[in-house]
Amino acid sequence: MCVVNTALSVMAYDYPTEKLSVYVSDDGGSKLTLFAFMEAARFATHWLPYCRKNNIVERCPDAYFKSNNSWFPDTNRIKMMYKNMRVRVENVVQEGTISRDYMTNEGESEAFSRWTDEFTPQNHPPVVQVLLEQSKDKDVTGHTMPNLVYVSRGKSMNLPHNFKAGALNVLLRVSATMTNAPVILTLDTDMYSNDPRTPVRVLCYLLDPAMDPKLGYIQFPQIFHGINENDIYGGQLKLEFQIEPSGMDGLVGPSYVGTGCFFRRGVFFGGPSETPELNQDHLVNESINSKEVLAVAHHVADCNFEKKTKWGTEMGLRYGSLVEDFYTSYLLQCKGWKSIFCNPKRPAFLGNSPINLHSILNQIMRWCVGLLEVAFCRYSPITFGVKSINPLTGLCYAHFAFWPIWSIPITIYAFVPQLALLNCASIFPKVCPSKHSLASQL
Ligand SMILES: O=c1ccn([C@@H]2O[C@H](COP(=O)(O)OP(=O)(O)O[C@H]3O[C@H](CO)[C@@H](O)[C@H](O)[C@H]3O)[C@@H](O)[C@H]2O)c(=O)[nH]1
Ligand SMILES: [Mn+2]
Repeated sequence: MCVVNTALSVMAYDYPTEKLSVYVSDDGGSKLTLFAFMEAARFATHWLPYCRKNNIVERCPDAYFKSNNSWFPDTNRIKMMYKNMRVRVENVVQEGTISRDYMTNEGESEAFSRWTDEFTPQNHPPVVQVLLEQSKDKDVTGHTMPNLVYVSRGKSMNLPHNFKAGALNVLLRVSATMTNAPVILTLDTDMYSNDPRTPVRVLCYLLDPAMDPKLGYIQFPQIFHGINENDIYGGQLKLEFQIEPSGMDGLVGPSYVGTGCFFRRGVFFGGPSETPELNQDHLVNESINSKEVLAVAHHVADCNFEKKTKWGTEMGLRYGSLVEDFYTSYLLQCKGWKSIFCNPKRPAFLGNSPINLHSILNQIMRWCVGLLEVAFCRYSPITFGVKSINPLTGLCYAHFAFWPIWSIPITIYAFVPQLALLNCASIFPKVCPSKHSLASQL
């Protein structure tokens, strides 16, 4: 349900719906996720007009119903619908399969028929399913709905899937073939939009004629909710996600942190592409549910598509590091792209952070491996970055990339004093009067 809330919160953006498309990546390749989104698409036809009519600010349904918000005549009805949707999704997840009673039309059962016996999360053909289409689907008041597209990229055991970077690159390509909007927001499943006016705020930067044309992306901070009361594991990560990006904003801009970031599409698509549908000026005139458009979308979502292309090296999110966000933005800035850190009073996005020791250690370990991959690659910030961006930004990136090395002195410091105490040895030099006076003189 978390991912459904993420999608609903951005579908309900205070922005013309005919210009909004939401692409959901299901890297687990589960038909249960597709089912949840079919339910979400139906619920959205009630939720969007409700938010618009009552000027709701909290547009993530779960957060809205949890907070004691103002009451409107149709609040109870919508709340009931949300609960029903939740129960249906939870039932299906518990049963692990979707029985016929849950399918409302032929189109739906046809979509699920793609999950054949050979279909496994690690090995399956791509699935692109249009759940809502602007030109056809209307909400209950007759207003256009935004596009909602489910994407599960093709996977093969014999080919590298490149983790999140690979998943995002498929979304970049599928969206290019279907709608090709010039501005893209990437949002993780564990976050949701907390402010419906965010796209307008972003456009103020992107459309400002005085703005540097090399402005590539606008990053919002990751702000977490639901952290343990005393935040014993420092899960807010204020330094990494709020303070340090503000500092980098004074140079050429902050790094990308994987979520809550609006990009110019051009940043990811280098020069002209061999696939005409992936060019920046490609205009989609047909229905996104037409056979031709879907065929191209499936083609670019296939696991073989990237072979012998520049995806992951010069196009899209860059491969080679587990922190694809950090690595990609670093290389983009080396190419001259600039960024902006936008930290409004009301957080634009809210998210979850790990709250138990096991998942925190797992996350930190992944980050450390990813950062060291950048620190010791041929484009290391300390050698390549300081020359390519500017010395200060290069040092900022180096500061992050070499951050895992701190674990060595910290571990030593955690043990040496105790060992010294047990062995009655002194770890600090004895104070020698002559040196002491010298030091005080200095
Ligand atoms: O093979 C993968 C792995 C992850 N994801 C998605 O990546 C997102 C982030 O994953 P999560 O498990 O939440 O990782 P975190 O440790 O919380 O991620 C932080 O660190 C990552 C690496 O730097 C960034 O990409 C994230 O945005 C940032 O929140 C989720 O939406 C996942 O669905 C994939 O699609 N495919
Ligand atoms: Mn996360």
